[in-house]
Amino acid sequence: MRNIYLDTQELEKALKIFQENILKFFYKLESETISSKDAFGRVSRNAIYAKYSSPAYHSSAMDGVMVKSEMTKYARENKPLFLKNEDFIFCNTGSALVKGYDAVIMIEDVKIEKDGITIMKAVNPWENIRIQGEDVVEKDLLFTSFHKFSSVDLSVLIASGITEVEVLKKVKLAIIPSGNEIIGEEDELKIGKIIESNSAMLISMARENGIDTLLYPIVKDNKDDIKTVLEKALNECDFITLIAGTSAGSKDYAREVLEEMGEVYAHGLSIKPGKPAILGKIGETPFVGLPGYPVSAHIIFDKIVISTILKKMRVNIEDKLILKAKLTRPIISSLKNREYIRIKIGIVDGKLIATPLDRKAGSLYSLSESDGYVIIDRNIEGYNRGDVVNVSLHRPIPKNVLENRIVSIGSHDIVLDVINDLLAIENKNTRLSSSHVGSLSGFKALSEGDSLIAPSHLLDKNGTYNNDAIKLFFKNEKVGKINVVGRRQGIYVEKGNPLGIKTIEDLLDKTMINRQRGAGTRLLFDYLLDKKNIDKYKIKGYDNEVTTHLSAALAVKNRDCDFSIGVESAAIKMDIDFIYLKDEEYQFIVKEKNLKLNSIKDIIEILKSKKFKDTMEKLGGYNTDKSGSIII
Ligand SMILES: Nc1nc2c(c(=O)[nH]1)N[C@H]1C(S)=C(S)[C@@H](COP(=O)(O)OP(=O)(O)OC[C@H]3O[C@@H](n4cnc5c(N)ncnc54)[C@H](O)[C@@H]3O)O[C@H]1N2
Ligand code: MOO
Repeated sequence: MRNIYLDTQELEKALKIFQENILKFFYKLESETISSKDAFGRVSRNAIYAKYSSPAYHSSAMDGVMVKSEMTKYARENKPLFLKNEDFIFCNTGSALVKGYDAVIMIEDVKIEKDGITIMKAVNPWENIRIQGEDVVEKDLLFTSFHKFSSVDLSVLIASGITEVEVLKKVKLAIIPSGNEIIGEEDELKIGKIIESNSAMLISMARENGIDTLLYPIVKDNKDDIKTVLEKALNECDFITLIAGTSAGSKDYAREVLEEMGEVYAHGLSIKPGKPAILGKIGETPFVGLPGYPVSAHIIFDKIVISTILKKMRVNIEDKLILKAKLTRPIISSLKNREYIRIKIGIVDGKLIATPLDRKAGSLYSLSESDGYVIIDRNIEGYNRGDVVNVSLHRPIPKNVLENRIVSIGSHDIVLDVINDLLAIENKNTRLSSSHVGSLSGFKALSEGDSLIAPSHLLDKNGTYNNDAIKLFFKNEKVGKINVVGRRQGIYVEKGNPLGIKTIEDLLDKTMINRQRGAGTRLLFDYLLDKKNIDKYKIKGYDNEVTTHLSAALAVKNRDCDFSIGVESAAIKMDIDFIYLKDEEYQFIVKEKNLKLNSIKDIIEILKSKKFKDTMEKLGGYNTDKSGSIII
């Protein structure tokens, strides 16, 4: 039977109903006693009081001599005072103060003589002494009940004589992956199969929050099998999550099984990704059905599973840091759901900018690349380009990471990955953060202050590169060009070229996949077609687009089309054939004032290095003679 969706509910409302129905889970507070050394991240059950004072006795705070301060009171710069051997005691930092002595003179302020020492100034009582209990006094309250121990706290415990602590037992969380198509990472990947990858992410998210997990084997889409594993998990765990099978497919059984074994409190939340989540309980054990798509699973796990478990552990859920940044692209959102849009942050000309990434719930890599989310609430239609939005960060971004991140918007080439890898190998902080929109849109972004560099390869009327576009986009501002590589552009065809394509004319009755509008490769192709008076719209698939050379080459390899266009290196990488059309220059366009930035200098250094030239040569199809030279 297919699930018919319940009306979706707001996340906060559903979470509230869920939590009100699992009070037994919240109130069951089991504890255990562990060594203080192992208490990092654990939560105290009761208040903890110091057993010893720290320091436990008066002690010297410096290396020097212990004295009776009274005896030193007449010492002056111009009237040094001599102390006999029996009037002082040499001591080290931490030495216990000997009865009768009340101050320490630092060794560098003492002149050692034959039968004693000379001092040049008086010391006050208790000077350079750490007084007993200065840090902690015996019986002081060190930590309240339900305190989460930090690394420093462990030293406080141990220094105060507390060798063992009573802490809350960790919650044991069951993670059950499900789905007939799901295979283990060791299994062979065939069409129709998906590698089980969600649990690795969920287990470490749990671990980061002090939650223990038990991972169960992948269960098939079969009610009896699901019930069997749930029974097992009920005996072994405190909280159960089942991955996938939450939506409306004919094999989505999570809801049905939960209805038969326990209670459903919510099915369907008004958020995206994460909509089909299921909240309920079996017996007294909370149950959450996580949608199978990785980004959806991530959001529901974070917002519902972890937040509920932390509430039981009495740990405050830290609010995410918010950065205000300017949107580089518009975002349109449906009024039905609250949307979580992944964002990459950058700095251009001192301003924070937010670039929206792929929105699909299955795009796991874009989640890993993102710095945070822009949350678009229900009843907001979205935001315009240039709007300042709140980006809720997954984790704080170090300032130097942000400052050394070069926002690059423009044409794509494998060389961008090579540069990034070499920057990492050379231990530079600089990194390229690239969006691939094609050369023309790259120019637009650079001119509007959305990026620091624009990788581009636009052929000029007179055969040079990028100068016409510079004139068009930068009337009042000086820009420079950094030569990156020379490339060979051509036609991608299946290995062995079974259709016997040799020239542009041969393409007329073939099907293609094109590069996106504004991509230099596409403009070059248009130019070559024009020169031969070929009507581009006669080529089947001319309007089907991909955004990178590698995706174009992959489309040919997978036989999604007869041919595509792009640079030779991608054809070599994908092991398909390549028919040469034209050489071209791939350059980084940079505003002249930014050429002096350290991050840009790092890039130029990499481009000029032997390692870079060697790497590009190995890839094939590139010319690095001019790499790293600047044209202004
Ligand atoms: N007719 C409708 N179809 C769908 C709806 C809907 O409202 N009506 N909702 C969509 C939304 S939104 C989501 S999110 C997904 C959630 O689906 P399920 O929870 O039922 O999960 P599956 O369909 O089984 O899987 C989705 C996707 O994720 C992959 N997957 C599953 N488990 C794992 C894992 N452990 N590791 C990696 N990848 C996993 C799975 O193979 C699928 O590709 O439903 C939409 N459909
Ligand atoms: O709600 Mo689903 O999680 O958008 O893809």
